[in-house]
Amino acid sequence: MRVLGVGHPRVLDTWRRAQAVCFDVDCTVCKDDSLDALAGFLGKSEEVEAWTTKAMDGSTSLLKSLEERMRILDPSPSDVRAYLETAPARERLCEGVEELVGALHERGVAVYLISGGFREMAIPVARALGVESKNVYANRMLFTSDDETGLPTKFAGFDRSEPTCRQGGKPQVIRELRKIHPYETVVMVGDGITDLEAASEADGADCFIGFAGVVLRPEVQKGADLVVFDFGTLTRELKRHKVCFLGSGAWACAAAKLASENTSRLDTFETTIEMWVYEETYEGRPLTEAINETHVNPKYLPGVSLGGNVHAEPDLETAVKGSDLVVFCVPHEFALGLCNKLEGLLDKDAAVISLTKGMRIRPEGPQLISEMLRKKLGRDCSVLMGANIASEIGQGQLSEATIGYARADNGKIFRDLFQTPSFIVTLVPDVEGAEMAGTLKNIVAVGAGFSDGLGYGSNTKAAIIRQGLSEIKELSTRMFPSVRPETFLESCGVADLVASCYGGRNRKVAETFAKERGERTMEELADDLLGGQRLQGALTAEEVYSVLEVKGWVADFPLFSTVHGIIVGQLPVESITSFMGSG
Ligand SMILES: NC(=O)C1=CN([C@@H]2O[C@H](COP(=O)(O)OP(=O)(O)OC[C@H]3O[C@@H](n4cnc5c(N)ncnc54)[C@H](O)[C@@H]3O)[C@@H](O)[C@H]2O)C=CC1
Ligand SMILES: O=C(CO)COP(=O)(O)O
Repeated sequence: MRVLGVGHPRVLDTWRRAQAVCFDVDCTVCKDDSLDALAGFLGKSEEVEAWTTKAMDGSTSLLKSLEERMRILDPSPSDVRAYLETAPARERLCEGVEELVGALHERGVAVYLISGGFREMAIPVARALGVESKNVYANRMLFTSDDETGLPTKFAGFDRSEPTCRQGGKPQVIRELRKIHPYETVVMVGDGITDLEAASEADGADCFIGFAGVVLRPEVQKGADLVVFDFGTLTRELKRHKVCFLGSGAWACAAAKLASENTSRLDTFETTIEMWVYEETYEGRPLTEAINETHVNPKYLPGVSLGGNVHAEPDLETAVKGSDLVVFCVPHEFALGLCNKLEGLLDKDAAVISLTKGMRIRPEGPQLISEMLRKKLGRDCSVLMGANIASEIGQGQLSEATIGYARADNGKIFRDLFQTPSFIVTLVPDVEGAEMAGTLKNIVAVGAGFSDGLGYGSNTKAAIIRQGLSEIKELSTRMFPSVRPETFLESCGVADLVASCYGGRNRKVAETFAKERGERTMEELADDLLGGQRLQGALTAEEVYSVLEVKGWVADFPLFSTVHGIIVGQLPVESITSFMGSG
């Protein structure tokens, strides 16, 4: 398979899947061309470099250039030895190549050096990189030897049977390698026209990455699938993201189950997920101990296996250490406290995603959880919202979700982390719209629960949902004029509203509240009915009402205001339908 298109994401995908990577040596792995450097050492630079350039830009054949350069150089064995002593291989390496080769070896990728230069110069380079000499393909110098001592004395040409001495040599080496090893994907990295050839012939490399950190050759740039100017770019692409979950409630566990399926399956992630757990005692022992032993959170999501690769950790610092993808999922009343504890702990490259539905109320005005995380932690923060009742997702039922992102690259990484065949994720460039919808629907779900508790039917609930959607959209737009109207048609909008008004904890607790006509508070009922899980809607109704009051908007949001009035006992439960006909 040849991947086309400069910088195409498929090239990087091929790169990540490579089972063997073949590097050119001169001006790729090394900052210089070894024969030019030897020429400099022997004072013959000008003549030799002219022939090097001709070969690299394709204006003469490789064989002819090599013959001419060696004729001019005419090196004795002691010349070669003396040169190698003055130019230790490690000092000739391009920046970042050792780290790259190390990262490839760590992934179990075979690394080869295929050079149009000579083994005498390439072997020390391979040694410096930890590449075995059997993985070096290069030309071989021939020397006449002293009749008496048998020691090499004088240069006598080179071994023309080595494929690398002529055009088409590099693809030939790769073809032979593929006959011996069943590599599915082979990538060639180099700076010259002979490297480019490696990927242009059948059974050669699957993809050619041009390295322009030393020289940028227009012909090579034109033909390359991708051109990079430093090796760090390629090393970063190999990096496996390390995931940490902050929170271990019902949704955190269901979402961790989705993520654990993906981190076990995809090369882009480290398999193990750290999950920070707010430690408590469950049936006489630490909850983390129970989770790590059974892979199930028996208190918050019983009966659902998170996957053996999720490790529960009570210490926050240990849990986040080294993670570059941080999933924030605690009930919103704990968000600020946790965020404060996180300051200074996150990896400098970490990206955060919040699954928390709720907001923070401060004297200077409300703040979304994503904004709080972004500001306090100084990291990009996406949100994942949607019609996602945890227990259903835990059972593997089909669901959709929405990721609102500020940085598209992070949005995509998080989609890869969560999306499964039964959990379909859509990306929207609208963090505020998605998060406001996810937060405010909890108030509407409480209203729907009141309606159910009063014994009202589907038409009444549909009216509550309609009014709820309208108020969600209006308040979101007033608070964040940049929100996109179409966001409310995604899973985070209308779908979450419907799911939460028919299922979910807010509806359930509110139903009992209405049946009992407010005999027990919502908080007391939540404690009785939810087994430690937290109710978000009542607190959010109070928080939103405080915003409406400050802004003088109470009359514009009759459903939100009425739900709050009922919760605090200022209004009878029956007033839940008072918005109807008021428009
Ligand atoms: N459960 C669900 O179906 C869904 C929940 N969400 C949202 O996810 C967020 C998290 O909810 P769940 O995972 O369902 O949690 P939960 O309500 O099931 O569990 C409560 C969690 O709070 C933790 N906790 C208790 N005291 C704490 C403290 N002082 N500091 C930090 N954590 C503490 C408990 O350990 C437990 O993990 C909420 O904002 C919720 O609205 C979103 C979609 C679905
Ligand atoms: O957010 C949810 C579903 O998307 C869960 O809602 P509840 O908190 O009402 O269970």
